[in-house]
Amino acid sequence: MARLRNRNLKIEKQSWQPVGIESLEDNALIAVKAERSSIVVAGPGAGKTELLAQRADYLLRTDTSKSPRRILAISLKRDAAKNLQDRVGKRLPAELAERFDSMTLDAFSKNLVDRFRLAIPEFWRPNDDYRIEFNIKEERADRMIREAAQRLNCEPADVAGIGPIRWYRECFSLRLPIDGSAILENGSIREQLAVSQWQHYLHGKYRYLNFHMIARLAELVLRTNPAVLHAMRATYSHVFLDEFQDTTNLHYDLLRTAFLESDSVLTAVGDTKQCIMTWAGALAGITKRYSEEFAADPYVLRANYRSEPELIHIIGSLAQQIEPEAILPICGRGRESGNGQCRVIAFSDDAEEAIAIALVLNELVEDEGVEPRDICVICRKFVGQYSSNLVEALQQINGLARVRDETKLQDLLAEPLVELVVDAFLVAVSDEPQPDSWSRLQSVLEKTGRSDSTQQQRIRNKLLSTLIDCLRLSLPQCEKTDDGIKVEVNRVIDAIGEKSFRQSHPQYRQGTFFEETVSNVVKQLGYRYGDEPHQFGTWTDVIGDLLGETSIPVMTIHKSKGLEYHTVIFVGLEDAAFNNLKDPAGDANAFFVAFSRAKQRVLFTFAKSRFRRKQSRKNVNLLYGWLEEAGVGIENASDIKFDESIW
Ligand SMILES: Nc1ncnc2c1ncn2[C@@H]1O[C@H](COP(=O)(O)OP(=O)(O)OP(=O)(O)O)[C@@H](O)[C@H]1O
Repeated sequence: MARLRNRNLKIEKQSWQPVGIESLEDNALIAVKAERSSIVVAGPGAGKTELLAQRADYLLRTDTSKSPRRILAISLKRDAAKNLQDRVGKRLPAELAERFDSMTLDAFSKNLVDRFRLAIPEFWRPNDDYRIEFNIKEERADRMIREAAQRLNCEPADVAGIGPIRWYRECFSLRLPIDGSAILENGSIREQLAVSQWQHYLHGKYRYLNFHMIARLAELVLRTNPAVLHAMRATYSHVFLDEFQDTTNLHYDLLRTAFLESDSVLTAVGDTKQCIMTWAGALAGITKRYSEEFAADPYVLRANYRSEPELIHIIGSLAQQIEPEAILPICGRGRESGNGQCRVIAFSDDAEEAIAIALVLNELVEDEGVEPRDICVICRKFVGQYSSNLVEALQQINGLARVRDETKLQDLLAEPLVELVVDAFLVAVSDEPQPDSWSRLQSVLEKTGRSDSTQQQRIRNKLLSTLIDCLRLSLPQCEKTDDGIKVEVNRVIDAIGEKSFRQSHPQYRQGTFFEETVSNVVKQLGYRYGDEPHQFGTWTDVIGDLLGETSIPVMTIHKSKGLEYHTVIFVGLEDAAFNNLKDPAGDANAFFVAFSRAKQRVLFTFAKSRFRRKQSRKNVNLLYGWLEEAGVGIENASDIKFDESIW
């Protein structure tokens, strides 16, 4: 049935047109239709992610990705993966969009490990109840290195004096040999320590795995199981690699084992100037290596569709500071000038700065009518501290604008389980129709169901309507406690079917992540629903607040990657935030990423005293110099009236 419907939807290659946009620049169009593997290199706002969405459209509509084969899109961040899935889902009919799998590299790896755990050689096989360790702190890594040394009866100094965090990372950089015991016997001390640490994680008391380990295990699964490798290659006719510049050594190993010398066609997109993962081992020269090994054709894009011409000019100038050979971008909308502005303002201290930013934010929201979600406050570190200063300042001026620390919620909101609950609640409580939420709910049911016959579809619609009717009655009477809210969340999960939902989402198949996500979303809803002054009485407001519709996000540069905003306010262009400028591939690129998120305006701030400490601009002077060369000088806050528009 699916095949028949797809055949009806098929169009000829020459009749295909870009969907949802007017046109693509020439090279982008060639890359969309390319028959061989390729690497698309382009600056910020060039439409790299958009190009992937268009390519998915082209490959599926023209049946170039022959049904039932699928497209795999790999991103590094959960929200980026979701964003791409949403773009494709919105444009293609469900029968075609269903053949597009957008996921993070971590999810791709975990899926392989969980499905084929028993095919992993025993020495490396994790238990099925392993837990995930997300971050590691310096002290804990230090303790681990000592314990590992103790297990091997040697001194921590024997690991040649590298810092604990670097040691921890190096433990997992090892490409796993099938038989690890040989290393334990004959490897160098460093290798023995690494394998001992692996064994401690796999078979020790805690049974933790981190995502470096999971990527290594996934690579081992594919390398040692020809049938699994063959099945995966047969499934995916095309593979997309987003933000390719941030690919690490161990991720590249996995991709190589998975697809090198297969018939899968790869499309990588990236911008070396936006590489901000060198600290996590992003591979230098990755683009060149990939181009050679996969015989990928290079395509360079020049347009910038995001920013106003004035900002594009600065972006071009900064790009050439980072890479002298960088090609200058041109405005994708064909304009020579517009309303772009960039300002750099120095304050005497962070209190004065917070009030000024609060006034600027308020002016934008209240007087100019910019949507809070279209503004972003970026800081390099300590998002909590920076946002608390701003919250206070916004309270003092008593305006409409509100900010919130986005770092905590961004990943949670990108979780399919949270999206499911929010969509169901939203459809149930909203006075307006919610077509996007409704169609996402339908596709969840479709994905979790076994057949797509018309009769099944009718049953699914009925089931969904029953759930929504139930929620309409129960949500307004829901007890204002976490327990009460949990009943409602479970109502949604039960209606969809917990087992099949978990099965169709690799991240929930194993371990306690599903339960943790349920408890997190309950907590977040509970925090918002109630009679306390910071809480809301209606579910529409609760959901709106959870989605952050009414507040301005504050986030790190890392979290801002791939996103775009009308105005970007970068707080603290100071040495304390940028201390690695000797590493041009690190902080300078981060600065470039932050700047290039803006469509219309960018404001950088400097506070001579922050958190009661004197701040300097010695290291960061390089960046001030770059801005000056691009025509942006530093202004003194005392010369500016912040109670009027500064733009
Ligand atoms: N061909 C096009 N025509 C019109 N608008 C486009 C086109 N391509 C992309 N855009 C728009 O330009 C903006 C930037 O696109 P996109 O996010 O895909 O760029 P990117 O290259 O991935 O950016 P970055 O690397 O900076 O994150 C988006 O708002 C997108 O909708």
